[in-house]
Amino acid sequence: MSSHRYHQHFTVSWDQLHRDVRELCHRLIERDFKGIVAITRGGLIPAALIARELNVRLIDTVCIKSYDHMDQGGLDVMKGVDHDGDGWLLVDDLVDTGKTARKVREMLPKAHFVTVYAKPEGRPLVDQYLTEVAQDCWIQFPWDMGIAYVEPLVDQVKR
Ligand SMILES: O=P(O)(O)OC[C@H]1O[C@H](OP(=O)(O)OP(=O)(O)O)[C@H](O)[C@@H]1O
Ligand code: HPA
Ligand SMILES: [Mg+2]
Repeated sequence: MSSHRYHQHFTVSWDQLHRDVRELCHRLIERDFKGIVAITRGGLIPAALIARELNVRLIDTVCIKSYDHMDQGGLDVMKGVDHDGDGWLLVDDLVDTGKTARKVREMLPKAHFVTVYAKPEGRPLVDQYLTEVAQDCWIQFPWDMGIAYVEPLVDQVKR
């Protein structure tokens, strides 16, 4: 699968991400978790923010890689966990095709799986998510961006 499948961009600022994660936490507050398993690397920042809101101190990782920028390759699991996820909150930044989620679900079938963003193909694999995003939309996360100079419009258009 490649970058050809993406025709739109959805840019998420740090501020937006923080507000979205806090909103997701409102929907998790009634539950008690033994700990959080973050799916690296994208799940690490949401997991840290959720841990702060829900006062969770025990945090583990499943280390897995699927994409090189927009190009999806084979799944490479570098680290798992030694339990089935019972009582644990499993966190990733997003679910896209669901390939990563399917693999991690096999590893932790009893975990409560949440993502901040979800695309239609992957959505059925998670228990909860905050915002749905179109399948052909690439979510641009704040950790992949920087602040850059933008030329005045007259120079862009008239030069
Ligand atoms: O539903 P899928 O099509 O499997 O895509 C979703 C996964 O892809 C991204 O991770 P990536 O493999 O790019 O690694 P990263 O988290 O280290 O950026 C993202 O963080 C999800 O984990
Ligand atoms: O839309 C996306 N944005 C960032 N990383 C991703 N990994 C899979 N899909 C995406
Ligand atoms: Mg990831």
